[in-house]
Amino acid sequence: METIELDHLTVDYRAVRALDDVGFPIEKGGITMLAGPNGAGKSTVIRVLLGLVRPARGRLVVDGKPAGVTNAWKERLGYLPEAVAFAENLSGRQVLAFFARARGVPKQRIEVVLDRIGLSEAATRKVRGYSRGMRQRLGLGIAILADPEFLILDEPTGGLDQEGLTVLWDILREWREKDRFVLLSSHDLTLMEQRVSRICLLKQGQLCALGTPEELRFMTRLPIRVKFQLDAASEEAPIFVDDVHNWGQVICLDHRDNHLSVEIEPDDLLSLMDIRNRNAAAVKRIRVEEPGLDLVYDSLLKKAG
Ligand SMILES: Nc1ncnc2c1ncn2[C@@H]1O[C@H](COP(=O)(O)OP(=O)(O)OP(=O)(O)O)[C@@H](O)[C@H]1O
Repeated sequence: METIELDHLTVDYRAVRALDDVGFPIEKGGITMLAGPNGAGKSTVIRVLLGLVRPARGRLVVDGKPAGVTNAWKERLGYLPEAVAFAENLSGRQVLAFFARARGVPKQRIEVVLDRIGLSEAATRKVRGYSRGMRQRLGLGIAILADPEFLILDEPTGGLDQEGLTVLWDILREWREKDRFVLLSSHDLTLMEQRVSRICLLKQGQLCALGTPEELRFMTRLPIRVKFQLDAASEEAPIFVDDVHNWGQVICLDHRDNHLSVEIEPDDLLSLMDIRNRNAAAVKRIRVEEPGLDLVYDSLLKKAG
């Protein structure tokens, strides 16, 4: 598979329009994230890909051609549902063995996956005694069992502790490195910011933004914060502080001891650096803080109305 695209999807659940003309590509070798508030339509996108709901309009397009959700398509998928549930009286290994049989996966793969999800030692314990994080890891194990070309993860961070998150990040890295497809939905923007390559932001069934985290940040034009550590011994330090004070483009300024923190429009960064360059000896260190993805998300949703 070289390309996967969702083309103008409209999905209705009786009177409820869950998706309204939503289309976007799922990046090969990247991680596409579905974001948006409750009820935005994230799970519905996933349900279309799994063949659980049929769109009223629009289609799945694979390698440039309209494609049905056939058995051959489903065999290419690995899926982690939002709420994982297992037969409680089976062990972790037995659960994986059950799914391995169903998917025709060789037995040896079960041990590889148990190791990958960090459950080798707990493999003989009944799922009944598993913690929420262990269950989530087992769900991830089922998703990667058949080494799928396309991994679909609905809220994968749910219940994971730091060790579980490391398992998840390793899996995501592996899928990127193998140049495969990953689509995940998450409410955890701060956690996901460094991991996802493209974000598809939905609101009330409509696509309200699509792009890399950087592109989305650029769209919002939210202020950035620049922090200067001043050199107290430099005669230029008070001149630099005065120059910034008098500059007129500052949204917010905080000057305490040897620290000057300035909030500005992103476009004003170069002018601020010019002021700094005129007083180069005044500054020991500079840090630019961009708004987090959570703020970008709030801003884009507000703009969408
Ligand atoms: N089986 C259903 N019958 C009727 N309406 C439904 C059904 N499933 C979802 N909906 C509605 O469709 C819309 C989209 O729901 P969906 O579950 O796709 O949202 P979501 O973004 O995944 O939400 P969440 O973040 O809460 O999981 C919502 O208005 C929801 O109430």
